[in-house]
Amino acid sequence: MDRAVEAASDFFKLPSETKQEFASDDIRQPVRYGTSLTDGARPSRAFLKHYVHPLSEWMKYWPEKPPTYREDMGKFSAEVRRVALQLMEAILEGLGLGKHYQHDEFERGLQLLQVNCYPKEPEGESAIGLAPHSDHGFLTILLASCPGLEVLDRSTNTWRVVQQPRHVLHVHVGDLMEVLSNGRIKTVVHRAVLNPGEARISMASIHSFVMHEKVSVAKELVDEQDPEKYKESSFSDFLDYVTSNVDKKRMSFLDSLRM
Ligand SMILES: O=C(O)CCC(=O)C(=O)O
Ligand SMILES: [Fe+2]
Repeated sequence: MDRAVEAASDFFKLPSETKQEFASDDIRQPVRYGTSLTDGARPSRAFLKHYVHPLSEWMKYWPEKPPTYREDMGKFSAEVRRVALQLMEAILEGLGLGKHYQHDEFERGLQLLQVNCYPKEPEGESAIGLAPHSDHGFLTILLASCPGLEVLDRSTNTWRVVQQPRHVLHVHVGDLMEVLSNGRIKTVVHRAVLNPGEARISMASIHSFVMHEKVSVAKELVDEQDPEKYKESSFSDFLDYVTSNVDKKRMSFLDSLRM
């Protein structure tokens, strides 16, 4: 974990020209670097997003600088994937679907890594690093170098600060889990705030099915009292939605799937 955080941090310290080689507006690129402005004029976040699984297919596109990046991030990602698959089996079992439910689809599923670098919070300003959202996949496993994550408490509609002890991974449920479980497990709305004391690195590993594989409500969880609540969709449908001109502030991708 430490080596992965260090590799990420070293990447963001590279000269701007080196990082810009990965800049693209095309969200289907296998590796993408960018910065975002949330409310001020200064960027509140820099990110590097890339595909991870299978490593043999994607690692060749990853940054070669810092020289530790591929090896350290590759090891971290493979371990995180193992954790995600095990957790997924336990959740499927808990839903009464059996731990091998859609086993092959999960095994060959997509893993995306979103590496974020947030600046230190400017003095006297309170700033949002990453605006409220839910993640697309079934599960997100997140590692961060210091606090900054907040989750929305649905019962009170208030933000809760999430502690960040060293070497603790957070697990979020994403939109696809809500779909598959027919709404029994709800996606987690979260955001990142800037930390006044220090700059922050976070790495979110997102797990879903391959590009064109549809995720639908488990038929076992549908009956007369509990009709199917969501339409099926694939990761590709999600990318199409994100690049469409629908007003995404008013309707999230998950909202667009509700029946
Ligand atoms: O930086 C964080 O704590 C959250 C990151 C996140 O939500 C994401 O990358 O999707
Ligand atoms: Fe997220």
